Formats: sequence, C-alpha cells, structure tokens
Amino acid sequence: MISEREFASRTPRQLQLIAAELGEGAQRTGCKAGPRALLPLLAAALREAGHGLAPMRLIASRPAPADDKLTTVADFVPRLAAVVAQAAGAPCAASRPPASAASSASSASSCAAAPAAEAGAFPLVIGGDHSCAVGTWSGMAHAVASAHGARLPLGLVWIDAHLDSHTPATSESGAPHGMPLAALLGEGDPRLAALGGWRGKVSATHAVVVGARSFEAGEAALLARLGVRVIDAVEVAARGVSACLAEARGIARAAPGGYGISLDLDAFDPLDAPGVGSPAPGGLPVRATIDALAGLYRDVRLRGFELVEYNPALDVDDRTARLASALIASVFGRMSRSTRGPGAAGARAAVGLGA
Ligand SMILES: NC(=[NH2+])NCCC[C@H](N)C(=O)O
Repeated sequence: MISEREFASRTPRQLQLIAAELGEGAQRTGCKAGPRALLPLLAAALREAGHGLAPMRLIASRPAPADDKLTTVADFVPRLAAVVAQAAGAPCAASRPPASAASSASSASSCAAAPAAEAGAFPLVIGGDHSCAVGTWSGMAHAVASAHGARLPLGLVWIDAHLDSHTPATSESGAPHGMPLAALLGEGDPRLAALGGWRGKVSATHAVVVGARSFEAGEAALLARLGVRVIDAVEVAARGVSACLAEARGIARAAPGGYGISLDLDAFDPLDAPGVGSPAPGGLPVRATIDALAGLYRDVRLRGFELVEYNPALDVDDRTARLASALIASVFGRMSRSTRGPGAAGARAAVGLGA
C-alpha cells in the first residue's frame, strides 16, 4: 500500500493496454491466446475503476518454425519493446537520433501518434508467455533513457512461481519463457540480453523475485551471483505476502530509472489459478496479495505493470480470468484512506472472497 503523500503527488496518466500475443516462448503455446481472452474483462474492470483507456494495442508473434523458439521470441521482443517505449513516451526521431534498431523502430512508429506518446501513458502489458517481459522492460528502459538522456536501470518486482533466470547454457527445457529475467539483467543470448545494443536494463540490486518455488540450480546460482534478492514461497508463508511485497517494492523503487512489476499468474496456487502455462503447487494467497497490491498504480515511481501466462484453454470456470480481473481492479483501483478501500473490497468480491 502506498503512502498518502505518494498518492497525492501522483500525476494521473492515461492507461495503455498492450496485448502481447506470444506463446512460442513456452513449451506449450496456449498462452498466446491469453490476451484476447482476458482483455474484455480487464478493460471493463479498468473502466469501472474510472480509467480512460487509450485505444488497445495488439502485438502478435509471427508464425515461425516451431522448432526455433528463441528465433520467434527474438523477432517478437523488439516489436513489443518499440510499442512499450512509444506508449511510455519515448520521443520520436525528429527530436533525438535513434541509438539502436529498437529505438529506430520505436521512433518510426511513434511519430504517427506523437501527441499521445509525448504525454507518456502507463503501459499495462498483458501476455502472452513470460518471455514477453524482455520486450516490455527493454522498451520501458528505452523510454526512460530517452526521457533522461542517460541509461538509467530499472528496478523490477518479479512475482512468479519460477525464477525465469536461465541462460540457454543452463536451461533444461530451452524455453525462452524460463529466461527473461536473466536477459533483462544482461545475461544470456545477446538477441534478448543486448536488445537495442545495450545490456542491463534492470539493475540486479533493484530486482526482487517474490513467490518462487519451482526452479533449477543454474538459474538460482545466477541470481545469487548477481546478488538478486529472492523471497521464495517458504519465506512468503513465514512472513506474510504483504510484508514481502512491501520489502520488494522498497528495493525496486529505489532504482534510478523507477521500477516495474511483472506478475506471472502461476505465482498463485493452481487451485486458485488453474489457467496458466506452468502450474506449480503452493503459491501466494489470493486475498492477501490482491490487498497488498491495492492502489499501487498511483506510486509515482511505478512505470508499468505486466500480467502474463494466462492460458484460457486450461482455465476452469473462468477462475483464473476472474482472479486476473480482480487483481487488475485492485492495482488500478481508486485509493482510499484505509487499506481496505473499495478497490480491494470489489476485487475480493469479484473472486468470491467476500469483504
Ligand atoms: N514463465 C514461466 N512459466 N517459466 C517456467 C519455466 C520453467 C522451467 N524453469 C524452464 O526453464 O523451463
């Protein structure tokens, strides 16, 4: 929960919903259908919370040989990065020379919509498998670099059952959705890690993983070597999700470039969120997590939000979709004086949790 002071200083920004239709980063490609299935629900929840929405932006991965997932992802990621950079307000080519292929793509596409882009919307990216995160946060880092004239690394709160911190050298599955955090920290395949010609869009000292419980030794070793704080599921159970998310936010929001939140729906228990690409038993308590994220949109240092890995084919009675919609209603809900504001209460009601 953010302070009243942060709330008061928040300049309202238009929300830009970006659908990242990417599924080839995972072994099962069903998350590609996630954004289209979720967006009507999420848009309704956001409108109900009083948000004006910029026209929705859809970006899809192109069909590619099914046997080369990394190529598919590496093709998709710069396009998503360009869209996010534009939404977040990176200036167009006329005002600054492009520093990279990604920024030049961004510049070209942003000029058409320059007035909206200059205002700087708040990107809300809906995946897609989690490899889309490389595009989301690289694009955000580009927008921040353009605005500040310097490459300021971002902080990132990574809420997930997995660490997603493999490089191709340590991954057993070879699936890119197990690699995005490593890439954003500057490690692994240069097509992802050095997108736009530079590495380290996210700073290791300002990156935090919350809820991890399913991972392999190689990725855990990488995060330990880099000094990334990992608050695993055991620690969350011991300390409570609210305290853990508050700590994570404290670490991330001190980053020079501001911070983002990337939330994988598999962070929740498969009983609460069955419609995900890679379910892992255990998980964050739904009600407490939704409450802990209430009103976060108004944190002035929060640059964007990402929700990923919804697989509609595996959902049961729309349980996961309703959870996602309640979560978004809470994050983007109106601030109230108490931590149990209308956003959080409405969110709980929407997932059948009562008040
Ligand atoms: N974004 C996700 N669902 N990632 C799951 C990754 C699972 C496993 N660690 C792998 O690398 O294949």
